[in-house]
Amino acid sequence: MAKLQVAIDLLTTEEALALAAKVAPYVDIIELGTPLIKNMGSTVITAMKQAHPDKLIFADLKTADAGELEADIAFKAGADLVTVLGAAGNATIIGAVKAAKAHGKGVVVDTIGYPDRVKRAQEVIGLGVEFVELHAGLDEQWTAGYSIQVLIDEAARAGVPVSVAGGVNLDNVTSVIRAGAKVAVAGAAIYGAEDPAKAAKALREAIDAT
Ligand SMILES: O=C([C@H](O)CO)[C@H](O)[C@H](O)COP(=O)(O)O
Repeated sequence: MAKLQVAIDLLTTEEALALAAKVAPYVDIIELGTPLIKNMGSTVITAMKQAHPDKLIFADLKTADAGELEADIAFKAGADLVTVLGAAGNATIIGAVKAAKAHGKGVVVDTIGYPDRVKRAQEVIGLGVEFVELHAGLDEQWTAGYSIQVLIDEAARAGVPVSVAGGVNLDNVTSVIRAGAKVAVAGAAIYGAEDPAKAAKALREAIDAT
């Protein structure tokens, strides 16, 4: 069964906990967005894991260097999964995987900004990562002509375990899952909704029905 990951791109621990409390019944993975972690530090990871010990806590570190060191900080704080940039060198990914193995946790490679996301996904999966995120970040989404269809097409041809992030919503989540994504990541579609719980529930039901 495919998983639903809520990406919390809010800026304070208080706001993040309030959102997570509303949507937790419908999601498998709670992602602490990069801006949130930069604003609050690793304390937000600890607070979220304490509040939701039954959920996978995903620290979107987007590590570019010092993979083992940065991953270790997040795992010690309570993260279950951390991200390393696909644009980073293999040594950085391997370092983060080493930390993950030491803690019994996992690494996700984020292909944001990488020219050929599928090629990089196929390269890094052999390094011991859990899955690869085919990701169009917020700036790419706000670029004229952007369509999530490019990620859906990439997921269909990746041939390795992937998640999709970059404007997932109720209109496209079925296509995302049908393309083979094992995780659908939804940020604005949930935290930007008038009723986040209702939005998360609808996404959950759409995934489960696919
Ligand atoms: O990872 C993200 C971005 O880089 C900012 O941290 C987003 O959480 C990710 O793109 C998912 O959010 P939506 O595109 O709003 O669904």
